[in-house]
Amino acid sequence: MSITITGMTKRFGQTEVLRGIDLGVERGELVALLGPSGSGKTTLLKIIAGLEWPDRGQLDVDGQDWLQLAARDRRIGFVFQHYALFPHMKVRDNIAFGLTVRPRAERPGKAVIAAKVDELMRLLQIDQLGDRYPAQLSGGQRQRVALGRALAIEPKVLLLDEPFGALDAAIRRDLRRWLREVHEATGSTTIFVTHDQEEAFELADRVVVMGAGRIEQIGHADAIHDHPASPFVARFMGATVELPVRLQAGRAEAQGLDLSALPRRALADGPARLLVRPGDIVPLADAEGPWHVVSRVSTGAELRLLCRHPDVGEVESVLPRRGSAGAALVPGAAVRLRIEAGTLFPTERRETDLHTPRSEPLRMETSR
Ligand SMILES: Nc1ncnc2c1ncn2[C@@H]1O[C@H](COP(=O)(O)OP(=O)(O)OP(=O)(O)O)[C@@H](O)[C@H]1O
Repeated sequence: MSITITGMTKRFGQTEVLRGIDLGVERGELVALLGPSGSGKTTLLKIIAGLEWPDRGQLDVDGQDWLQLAARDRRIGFVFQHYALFPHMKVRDNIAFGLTVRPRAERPGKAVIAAKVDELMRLLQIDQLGDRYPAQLSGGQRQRVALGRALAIEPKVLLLDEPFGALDAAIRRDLRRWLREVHEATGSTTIFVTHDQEEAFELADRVVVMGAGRIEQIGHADAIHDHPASPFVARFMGATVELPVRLQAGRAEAQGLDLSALPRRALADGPARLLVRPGDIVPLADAEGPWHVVSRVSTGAELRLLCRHPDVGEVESVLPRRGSAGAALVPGAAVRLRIEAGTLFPTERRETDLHTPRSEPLRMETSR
């Protein structure tokens, strides 16, 4: 099914949770909603599922107005992070549940249901576990059963809210790969919510980056990584260092910064800000400075150098420890900074910048 969301807004009391969402999802597409906590991802998913109602906007699925349709008539498979299986039912009965509770006229026969459950358990690689109870399963196995239960009804749309959130990193990686395979095998249109960039980029055909109730950018991993559409996205992608620069004919300049690797930008001459990832900052020994190394920490694989500028403040640079020219970069050394990649933005701040929560993953504070 293709999903088209237009002009969707939602408030909870004074909080504007969705501020005009426009989004199209193609039939059979796997789309990730990525964003920090509180950006409205779950609310959008619940509106699609019919568990929440928007204040304004449209939700069309294959041309049909889904806002007119009750949740139970939408044929949606929904899996939450803390998905409760029925503890008193065996795995196979949990998976069969959505089929067995259908009205008699629509309910498949017992043998058909059993065959469907067997097929799903094979697909989910839990075919040995059919007679176990949920308490006898690992977290990852339970998530698979939850997905099996969502898939059993042959959903037109599969909605997953942080489906692997509670699991450890190795199992998450396995389940991701496996979910991609299941998605390809079933061909359902799938939307999943995550605040984990790696998960979003590895799994999804397209990633929708949300911040403070708005869509900040939609695209593939490389485009979002290399060309963040807003300072918010740049920071969310780990560009935690902000440097003041001046633009002159599309080129950025600043004392003590080597910016020759940056492409020209079609921005007006004048002050601008450059957002950079710590891994794209290379300090180079230079007696003229005006930066100098303040501290140096090795994590084994990486060298983390804090550099200070008398006017700009401190910025962190992260270099691979081996092979880097880090040996000379001891505290007190005068350096200039070579910027390998970064994104330029005009100096004025947008509303969502001000709403950026302070506690995002990968965020490191730097003084400006
Ligand atoms: N039923 C509700 N009543 C009042 N406020 C709500 C309700 N549901 C969500 N909110 C608020 O709406 C905002 C967005 O919540 P939502 O769960 O959609 O965000 P999210 O991006 O999914 O966050 P997370 O990653 O933490 O799940 C939050 O500020 C939340 O507190």
